Amino acid sequence: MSVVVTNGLTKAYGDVTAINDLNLDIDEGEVFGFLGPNGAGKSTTINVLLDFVTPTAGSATILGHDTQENTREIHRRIGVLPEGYDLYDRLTGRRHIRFATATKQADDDPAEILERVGLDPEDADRAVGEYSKGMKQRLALGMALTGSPDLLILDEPSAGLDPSGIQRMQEIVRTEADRGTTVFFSSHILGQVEAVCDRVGVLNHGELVAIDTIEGLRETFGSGATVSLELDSVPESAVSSLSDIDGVTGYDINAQRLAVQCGDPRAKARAINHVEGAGATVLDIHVEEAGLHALFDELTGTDSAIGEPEEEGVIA
Ligand SMILES: Nc1ncnc2c1ncn2[C@@H]1O[C@H](COP(=O)(O)OP(=O)(O)OP(=O)(O)O)[C@@H](O)[C@H]1O
Repeated sequence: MSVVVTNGLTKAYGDVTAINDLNLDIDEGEVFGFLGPNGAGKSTTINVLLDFVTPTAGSATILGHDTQENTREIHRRIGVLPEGYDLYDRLTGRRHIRFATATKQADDDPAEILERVGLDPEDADRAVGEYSKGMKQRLALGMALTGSPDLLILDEPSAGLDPSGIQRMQEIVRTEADRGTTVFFSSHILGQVEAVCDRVGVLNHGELVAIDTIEGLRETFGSGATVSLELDSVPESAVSSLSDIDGVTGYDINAQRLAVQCGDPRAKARAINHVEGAGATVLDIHVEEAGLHALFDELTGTDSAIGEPEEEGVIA
C-alpha cells in the first residue's frame, strides 16, 4: 500500500522554485531516504506534506488522505521529528512525552519511550532547558514515536546526536519499519541514508534527480569499481587493448600493479581474463567499489568531501 504519494508537487517562493514537479510513491514499511544538499528542497517537501505550506501546484496524499483536506486525521497517525522543533524549557522530558501521547490520544508509558531513546530516568524529571542538544534531539524523537505512528517523518534525525545516539536512532528506524511503519528519512548525510534506507530519492535544486536503491543508483550511474591486479609482469599486449574491453573506462600502471577502472561490474572478470590471456600471472586482486561520494557529487554537482565530519559523508 502507498503511504506517501506526491503528484507533480511544486512549491515556489517568488522566483525561487523550492520543489518542482515532485512525484513520489512510498510504500508501507519502507524506509525512504530523502537526500539532497542544503537548499535542495527537503524541508519544503516535508512542510507541504504536513500542510504547513501550501503547494503552488500538484497534490499529495498520506495514508490515502489528501494532505490539504484531511490534515487532522493524517497528523493523528504520523510521528514527526521536524528540523526546528519547539520544546518547553520549563517542562520536564516526561511531561513532553505525556503531552505528545495525549495529543495523539495514545497510552504510551513515558518511561518506556524515554528509555527507548536513551534518556536516563533522572533526566526524565529534569527541565528540558537543562538538556544538551543531543538530549533534546532524543526527546523529540521520543515524542515522534508516541502513538505507534503509521508514518514517521524524520528531518535530519541525527542532528546533535553522538555516535551511540545515532546507532540507537538507526535501530529504532529499522525496528519501526519492521513493524510496518513507513519512515521518511530526510538528510544531507550520505552515510546515514545508506545505513538505514531501503530506497533513496536524491533531490537537487528542487528536482528529483534519481530514485532507487543505493545499489541501483550505483549500477545506473556507473560509478563502478577499480580492480587492482598485482602481476608477475605487465606484458605490453596486456595493456595495449585493455581500453577496448567493454566496460573498462581506464587504467593505471605502477610497477607490477595494474589498476583497471570498470564502469560495468562484468568488466572486472573480462579485464582479468584479458590480462591472463596476454601471459601475465595474477598474484593478487583487490577490488574497490566507487564511493558514494562520487555518486552523489555526480548527481548533485556538489563536492561531498567539503565539510565532511569524521565518519560521515555530507553533501554540502
Ligand atoms: N519561507 C521561505 N521563503 C522563501 N524561500 C524559501 C522559504 N523556505 C525555503 N525557501 C527556499 O527554498 C529552497 C529550498 O529550501 P529548503 O529549506 O526546503 O531546503 P533543504 O533541502 O531543506 O535545505 P537544508 O538541508 O539546508 O535544510 C531554498 O532555496 C530556500 O531558500
